[in-house]
Amino acid sequence: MSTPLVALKDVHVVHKARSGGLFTRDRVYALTAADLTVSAGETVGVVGESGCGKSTLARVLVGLQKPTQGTVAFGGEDLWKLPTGRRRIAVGRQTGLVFQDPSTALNRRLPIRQVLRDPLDVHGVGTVREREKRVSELLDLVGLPASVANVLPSQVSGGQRQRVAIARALALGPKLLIADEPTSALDVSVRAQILNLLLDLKKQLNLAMVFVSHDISTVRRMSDRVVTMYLGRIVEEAPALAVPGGARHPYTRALFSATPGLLSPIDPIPLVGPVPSATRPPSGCPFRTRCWKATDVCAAEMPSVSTSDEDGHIFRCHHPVLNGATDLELISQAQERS
Ligand SMILES: Nc1ncnc2c1ncn2[C@@H]1O[C@H](COP(=O)(O)OP(=O)(O)OP(=O)(O)O)[C@@H](O)[C@H]1O
Repeated sequence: MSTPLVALKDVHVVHKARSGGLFTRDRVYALTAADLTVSAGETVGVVGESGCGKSTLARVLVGLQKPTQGTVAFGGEDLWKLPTGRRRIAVGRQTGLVFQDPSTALNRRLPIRQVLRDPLDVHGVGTVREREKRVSELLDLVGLPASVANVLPSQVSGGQRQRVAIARALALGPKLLIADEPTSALDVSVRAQILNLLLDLKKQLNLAMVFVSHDISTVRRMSDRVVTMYLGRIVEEAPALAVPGGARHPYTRALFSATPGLLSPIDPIPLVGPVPSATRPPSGCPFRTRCWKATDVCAAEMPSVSTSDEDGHIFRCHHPVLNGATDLELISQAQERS
């Protein structure tokens, strides 16, 4: 098997909590014991409710967030053991990051030509002439006319700005693109165009992609594998085609059951109660306080990793959902108790 582009092993990210702008004694468990690999050409989708650690995971994958514990390996090399300069070069050349809002991600005072040249200048790529040529190639790659090079990011539409942000992320020819909510700040009318562009680029450049979004049906459409996060933990990792019907973790089931527009909808499973605080995650399985299947063992210990028949399908649950089961009675009992 070839070495993955990036591999996380037992990665934890713990922040100091803040209140009214000041640090408190509490700790925020943003990411806990994350294991994940991303290989060449594959797209890994990340889903979960707000605050479950999706962006933290994305930031760890592009070396923007140092783990409190655990290792992040790029092509087998431990990223955080590299000297700062080499780490920046490794991250800059191997990964590209596309954020939610291109208006804030791009320097507004620079013409688009310079926005795209910036990473090439910083990394000292080629001659000035070659950099100019690369700028033209990048505009072409993302479907923008050459004339756009001379205007400011604020002078193009939101969809075009996101195309510029994607071009910038691809400037150094990375193998891995991290797209963190890449369409949520865009008009509905241009979202599909940006998603199609990402799919085309993935094919054309054999890019690996990590696609983070609240829009679960889009994640499923874009991805080969779907990672479900809950309270900082990866609770399930499944082939996209197995989700939602073959999902084994109750949380993945519940999350997808609330999603309109899926090809094979499943029975609705309401998520009861709020997500617990990331400063005081429940003992054992983090989802147990909202799970209709929870028993004493769920409070006592974090489930270890189980594998399903499906290739690469893993989950952490003491009472996984069986294929085809709906648990409707248990769900309605849990609702009555809450
Ligand atoms: N710098 C920080 N300091 C303190 N807490 C943080 C920091 N960054 C993130 N957090 C907390 O870590 C947890 C995970 O945050 P993260 O942004 O990764 O979640 P998310 O799933 O991306 O959320 P959303 O979907 O709303 O963007 C949250 O509880 C968040 O408040």
